[in-house]
Amino acid sequence: MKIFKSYTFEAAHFLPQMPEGHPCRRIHGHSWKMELHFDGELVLPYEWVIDFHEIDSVVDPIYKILDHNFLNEVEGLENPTSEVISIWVWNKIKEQLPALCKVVIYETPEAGTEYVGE
Ligand SMILES: Nc1nc2c(c(=O)[nH]1)N=C([C@H](O)[C@H](O)COP(=O)(O)OP(=O)(O)OP(=O)(O)O)CN2
Ligand SMILES: [Zn+2]
Repeated sequence: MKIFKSYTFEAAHFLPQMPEGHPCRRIHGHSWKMELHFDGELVLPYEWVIDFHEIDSVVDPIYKILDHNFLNEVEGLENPTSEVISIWVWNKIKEQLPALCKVVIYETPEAGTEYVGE
């Protein structure tokens, strides 16, 4: 059984590897969407994979780092592409919630990444 939980956060970034004058080299912001997907058996007697509230309690400190922040100043996000952010989120969550099977980051409604741990 697969379940998911999604979160939105507002954050600014720029991509330091882009050449001078490139729009992504300038500081700009996005309304990011983060989806966390989990794969596991139904746990009895609850008949759920993981309590959504348990997911929230693990995500909360990570969300607080991301939301209304300047991502380039976060340790590990010095080059905050969607790809880097999805790996960063995975590494923060996987140990605490081993059923995590996919992190999806939407940088815009039309563009983003999926990371499945490799
Ligand atoms: N593979 C990636 N490509 C790009 C990333 C990224 O993280 N991974 N990031 C950017 C920029 O951050 C840019 O802000 C996002 O680009 P884009 O999706 O093009 O967003 P726009 O708001 O510029 O959308 P338009 O439809 O082009 O106006 C770039 N590439
Ligand atoms: Zn951007």
